[in-house]
Amino acid sequence: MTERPLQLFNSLGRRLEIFQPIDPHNVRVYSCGPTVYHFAHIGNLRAYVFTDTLRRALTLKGWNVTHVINITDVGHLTSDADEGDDKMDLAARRENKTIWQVAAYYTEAFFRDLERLGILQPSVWPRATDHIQEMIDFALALEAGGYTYQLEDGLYFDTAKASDYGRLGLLDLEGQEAGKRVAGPGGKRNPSDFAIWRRSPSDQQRQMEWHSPWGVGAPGWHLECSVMSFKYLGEQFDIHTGGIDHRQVHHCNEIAQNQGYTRSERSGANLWMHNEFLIVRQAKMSKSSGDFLTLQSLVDQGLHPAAYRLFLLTASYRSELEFDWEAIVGARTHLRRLLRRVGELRAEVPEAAAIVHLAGEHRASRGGALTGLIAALAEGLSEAERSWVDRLDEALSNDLATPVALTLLGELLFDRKLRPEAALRLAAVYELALGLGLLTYAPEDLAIKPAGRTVTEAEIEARLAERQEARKAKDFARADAIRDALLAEGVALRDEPGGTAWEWLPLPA
Ligand SMILES: Nc1ncnc2c1ncn2[C@@H]1O[C@H](COP(=O)(O)OP(=O)(O)OP(=O)(O)O)[C@@H](O)[C@H]1O
Ligand SMILES: [Zn+2]
Repeated sequence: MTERPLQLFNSLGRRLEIFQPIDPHNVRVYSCGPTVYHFAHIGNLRAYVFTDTLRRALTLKGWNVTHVINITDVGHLTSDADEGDDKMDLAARRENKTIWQVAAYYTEAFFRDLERLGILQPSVWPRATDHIQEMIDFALALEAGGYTYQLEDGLYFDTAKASDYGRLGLLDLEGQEAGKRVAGPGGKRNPSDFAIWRRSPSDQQRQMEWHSPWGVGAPGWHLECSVMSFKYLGEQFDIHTGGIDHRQVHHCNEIAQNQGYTRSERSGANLWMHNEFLIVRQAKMSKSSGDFLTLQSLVDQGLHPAAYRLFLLTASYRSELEFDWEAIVGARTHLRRLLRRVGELRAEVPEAAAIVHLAGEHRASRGGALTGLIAALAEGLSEAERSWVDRLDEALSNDLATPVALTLLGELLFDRKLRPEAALRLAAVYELALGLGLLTYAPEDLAIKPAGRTVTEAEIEARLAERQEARKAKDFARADAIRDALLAEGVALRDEPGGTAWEWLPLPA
């Protein structure tokens, strides 16, 4: 959009840095993907709204982006630190299916969630199980470099061999740092050592296992991300993303492997970026705990995915965000207001159809720079009108400040001094950054009837008419009683100038 530098927060060093891609024309981004043993919860989805925002910002700033999100269908144990069972194995037992069926089912469900959230397709979706041979080759290279040792149950990475192990996580590796070796569980040389290959127990056959120089077994989880990121993006790429939990273990381990493989100090990615957690009642939302909300459970409560996306964008990706039904209903009201205004503009502006059509072209760009599209959308805007594009750029360039971008969008849409055509063109540019569906949805699309409600719309309308009668007759007690009864059934009334509007409210158990 402009020459303004893009500042991003690098977890490696914990500071804002001016982003400069290795290849000036193409930014390479790897995002740790979902472990497909269950539906993604809305906390997991925060991680992908964040990577989508990053990718949109990069393309708006004029770069092409190659974005890789992997699918973890093997190797992720119930504890990130290599203990417990494979999450996929457990799920197959829970659901009485094969691991392959579980993986296929939840991968599809994940794709559907991303689509509903307006998250753009990455360039590649590699699956861990399609890269077993490459993982074995990578592990052989680590072994040849002297970074590994074998135990009864598999091949381990010796973290004492990586010169700065744990720097990303600011880990305090007492004992190891002092040069003393502290044995880890199961005979590990150091507590932070991790499995590269887990040998199957001799008396068990696993559903997913492969032959390797270290016996029949399965790769460790950390190995897959090193292998797939290098394969698709090269041995030094630009940005690696994941949730904040990955900063302590998974990404430290990836870095150690990358350094071992390349026999260098390079971590593999120039920037390591992490989104903070979505929390519920002060705890991280967690799939493993079994008690979590999915995108579908929000829809079942009548909340549109775009309202959830807007809720996420009201916070910086680096702030912890507390899930709250009221806040999401608030986000829906916010989005409805924006959609109404965009609807008015579309009705007013003769060129609206052409502008909307043009804005839709970004979908075909597959990660290509959006410079040309922004120029086309901003065609005919005065300098003052264009300044709104510059303000968006300023917000995004400041470590993806989506809350600021949202505020600006609200201001410009309701700025009565702006020509309607200019406002619509600018809304289309903001949509490229925010992905809220501003030009796709109508306000009515946000009115989703929650699952399991028996009251019909006709009944609600009848009760509204009754309430209207009561008010005319100055029977306010009766009018209030009707309103309260509706509220108890999850129907909220809003008295507006043209009459009374109503909306579904969530009624979570
Ligand atoms: N509560 C959360 N808020 C934001 N991001 C999260 C949250 N929980 C997990 N993530 C991120 O979601 C992404 C996908 O994670 P993954 O599918 O591996 O989940 P998981 O670790 O198996 O699930 P969980 O930790 O919930 O049991 C990762 O980048 C992870 O860091
Ligand atoms: Zn990963």
